[in-house]
Formats: sequence, C-alpha cells, structure tokens
Amino acid sequence: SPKKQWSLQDFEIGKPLGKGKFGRVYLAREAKSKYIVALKVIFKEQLEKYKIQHQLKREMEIQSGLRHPNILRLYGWFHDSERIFLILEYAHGGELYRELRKRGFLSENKAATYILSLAQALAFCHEKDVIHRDIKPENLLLDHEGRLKIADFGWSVQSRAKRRTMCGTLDYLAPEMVENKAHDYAVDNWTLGILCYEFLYGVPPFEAENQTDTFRRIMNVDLSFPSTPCVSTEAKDLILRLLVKDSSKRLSLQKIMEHPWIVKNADPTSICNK
Ligand SMILES: Cc1cc(Nc2nc(/C=C/c3ccccc3)nc3cc(N4CCN(C)CC4)ccc23)n[nH]1
Repeated sequence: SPKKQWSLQDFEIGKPLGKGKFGRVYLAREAKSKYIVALKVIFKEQLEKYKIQHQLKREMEIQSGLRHPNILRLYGWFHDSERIFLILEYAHGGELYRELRKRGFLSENKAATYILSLAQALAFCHEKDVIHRDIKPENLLLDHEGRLKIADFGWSVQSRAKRRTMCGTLDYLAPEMVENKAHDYAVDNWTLGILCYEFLYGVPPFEAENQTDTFRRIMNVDLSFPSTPCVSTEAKDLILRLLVKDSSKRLSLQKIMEHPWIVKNADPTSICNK
C-alpha cells in the first residue's frame, strides 16, 4: 500500500513521556484505530542550529528499515512548518535504566536475558551494515512483556565520541573511540561488556568523578569486580572476554550468544529465536 501521509490531526496527544536533546516524546493515539504510539517531536530550528538534518534523515531511513523484535519500530513521520514528528512504537514498560536505578542491580537471569537480546539485535544490525548503535541504558526501553527494545536512533552517522563529550558520559566508549581511531563493529561488543557489568553491579566499570580519570581507566582497562553484589564466575568471564583493548580479540556476538553464562541464565521466553 502506498505510504500513508500522516498529519497531526490523525493523533490524540497524551502525556509527555520524556524530553530529549532535540525535542519531546509524547504518548499518543491514532484517532481512527485507537492504536497507541509514541510521538517524538523535533524542532526544525534545532536541526538547523546543529546542522544534523541529513543525519536525522539517514537515521530515519535506517530505523524504518530495521525490523527486529528488540529494536523499537519507527512506523512513519510527518512535519509541519516548524516541527518534524516521528511515529514510534510505544514500549509500555518504560526506560530500562529506571528499573536498574530502582533495583540497584539486576538478577543474573535478567542481565543475561538483556545481553542476549542486545547481542541478537546487534547481530541483525551488523548484517545490515549498521554499526554502533548507541546502546547505553538510557536508550533501552522495555515492552509490556519486559522485552528489551533499543530505542535511540542517534546512532553512528555523528561520531559518538563528539556526541558523547557533548552529553557528558564517556563510560560506554571503547578505547579505539576514546583515541578517536577508526572503529568498527567491535565497539558494540565492548559496550555489551560495559552494560553487562552495569546490569550486575549497578554502576559502569570505569566510572570516575571526572572525564580524564574515566578516559584513563578505559585506556588501561582498569577493571575490578566488587565483592558485593555476589556475581557468578561465568558472568565475570563473559565481561573479561568483552572488555579487551584489542578489538579483534573481543568475543564475537555469536560467541556471546553461546557463552555458558548466557545459555544457563537467559530466559528463553523473553528472547526471539529468529
Ligand atoms: C519512544 C518511546 C518511549 C516509550 N515509552 C516510555 N518512554 C518513557 C520515556 C521516554 C523518554 C523520551 C525522551 C527522553 C527521555 C525519556 N517513559 C515511559 C514510562 C512508562 N511508565 C509506565 C511504566 N512505569 C513502571 C514507569 C512509567 C511507560 C513507557 C515509557 N515508548 N516509545
């Protein structure tokens, strides 16, 4: 069917869900079907100011083409004189990092399930030549069944190092990105190691009170495991095989999916065996 031309009149706008860098996200409902969506509003003047019109366009083309159970769907978009509207899948469970902050740290079962979902989603992206999704906890949502959804499309086109320094956190940057070296798919494997650690301990492994110290800890892979919470040896083994400075030596996505800790702890019903 030809792409429907949407407009604001097609939607009833609900509560604001959050405020991003370039605009707000609202709960919304398509008036005829009553279908619930999230509507992301981006101001054109913001895009002009930061010169990222083409990036947004490319992100939207990539995002709308990626169909995977662990990647938030972009159903379509429309614009008026001063705003662009993205029609996004609504994830009912909210932001994963809020669950992480609320609980302090996650069970090995939940952590393994989320890491497996991320590995599957990233393997899918890499097959489509899309790399380094911005997979920090702030960009992960949960659907009504607690299934993980990667929600951010502020990915890859703009080098993450530039964007991250603007936004503050460096915790998830791989060494080759910190050094602004050419990087490839393996940066995502590093980030999975960071996330696995953060899911299990509640804080990212190289956290420090300032950026210089975080940089140094990343470059030295200055990794240590606190004695509490108690974490299994297999989980630490997976983290140690991902947080490797030489990107060619990091565990591949396939090997992550086959790792004993994942096989033993990931909840098969919460993943998609596609
Ligand atoms: C794009 C999208 C969002 C989304 N769902 C939700 N987003 C955000 C927060 C969103 C946000 C957006 C921009 C910047 C910061 C946060 N918060 C949410 C909070 C939710 N709840 C309901 C569940 N409660 C446990 C916590 C509060 C549910 C869905 C949420 N589905 N699709």
